Amino acid sequence: MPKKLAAGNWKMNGLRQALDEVRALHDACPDARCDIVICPPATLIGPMVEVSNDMQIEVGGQDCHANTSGAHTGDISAPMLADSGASYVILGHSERRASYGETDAQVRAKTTSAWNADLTAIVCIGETLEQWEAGQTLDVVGRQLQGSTPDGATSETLVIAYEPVWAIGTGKTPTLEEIGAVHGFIRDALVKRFGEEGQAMRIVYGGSMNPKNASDIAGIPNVDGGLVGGASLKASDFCHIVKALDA
Ligand SMILES: O=C[C@H](O)COP(=O)(O)O
Repeated sequence: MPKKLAAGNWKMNGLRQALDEVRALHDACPDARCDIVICPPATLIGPMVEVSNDMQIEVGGQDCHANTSGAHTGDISAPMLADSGASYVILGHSERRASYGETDAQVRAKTTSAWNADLTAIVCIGETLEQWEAGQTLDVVGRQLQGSTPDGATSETLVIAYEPVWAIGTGKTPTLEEIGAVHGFIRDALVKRFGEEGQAMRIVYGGSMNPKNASDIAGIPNVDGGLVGGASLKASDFCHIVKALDA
């Protein structure tokens, strides 16, 4: 079974003072067995790497450009993330797909760039409320999975995050059975495409995961961790989730 992953996505939250939460997380969960990664805003990546240097906490970006450098004002490349000390990058988050029109092909190109910089890509897929209500979840997830991931993925280089868009930041989640069905579907697709590596690849759930529901979600087959937004901002909440994943 893959080692579980607790990934925190701080989104556009956090000034320098928020680094205290990283120290607090380490103090609260000093012996965590799962992998922990926090993806802060780009401004905090370097400082967070320094703070977490002697902790079992890795740092990730929230996006990268597909190119390594060039005239792309406001963007950050994968080598820049790696140069700042990041080891992961979230790609294709639904907020970027919605706000910037990111396509599967663009996410796939970014993933290749991330791999070239030795970053592990956390590629996000998930259906909208309309698609969920229309019963299109597996079609959408299958299409995004195929389109957003390059060939040659390994369990070291790729993490899939299943995030139903309608569950993000809303306090709503699919039922445990529904999550299990989608994760099982993703596992089958990964094994079909990547063989043994697909079996070892981590599939994490994201969307209103919190200290109350974390244990139940962590116990679902093929749920290998969480991509946590709001509940990753407070060390005490995130530590609860880490402990649920460790149990
Ligand atoms: O990347 C994280 C997800 O968008 C989940 O966010 P949330 O935990 O605030 O619902």
